[in-house]
Amino acid sequence: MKITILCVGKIKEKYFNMGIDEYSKRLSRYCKLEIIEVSDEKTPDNASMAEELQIKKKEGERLLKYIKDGAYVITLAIEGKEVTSVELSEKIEKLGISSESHIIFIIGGSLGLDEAVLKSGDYSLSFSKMTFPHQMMRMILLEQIYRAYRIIHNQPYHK
Ligand SMILES: C[S@@+](CC[C@H](N)C(=O)[O-])C[C@H]1O[C@@H](n2cnc3c(N)ncnc32)[C@H](O)[C@@H]1O
Repeated sequence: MKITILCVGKIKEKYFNMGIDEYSKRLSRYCKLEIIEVSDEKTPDNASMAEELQIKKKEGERLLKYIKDGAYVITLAIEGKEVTSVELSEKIEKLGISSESHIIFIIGGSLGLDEAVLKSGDYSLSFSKMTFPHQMMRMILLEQIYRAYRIIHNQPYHK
């Protein structure tokens, strides 16, 4: 199975990069992992609602270019569906068995995902009602995908 993490902006913090590299390395035995970063827009502190929508639209247009036909698209959004780690593993396993052998997870930038990106998804996943920074979200998502594969393969890790 191929897994693409499509996200906005670069990881600036060294400690997030270390976590991301570690889980990417661990995942390499279970799937073909690809991380695609599109550039983010600068958000002025006093940006108006209209400016913020414009920023999300521009970032969204960049993300949409990487959505491939035939891939199953999961957007990450606070208002998405909350699932357990086991349920996520079942979803990934089911998609792997069916013809959907490519999953694209999309993480938004600091203002979130544009409506057009949210609409393009097959499923919207929430990690709780709390807001996480997008850099941290990338690391958490990779850990949860790794956890899912350990569950799928009946290997110790998930308690
Ligand atoms: C800083 S958050 C954006 C916050 C923005 N106000 C919003 O509501 O989307 C950056 C990105 O991280 C992801 N994210 C943050 N918290 C999340 C959560 N609890 N569940 C799922 N995704 C989350 C989303 O993809 C979001 O677009």
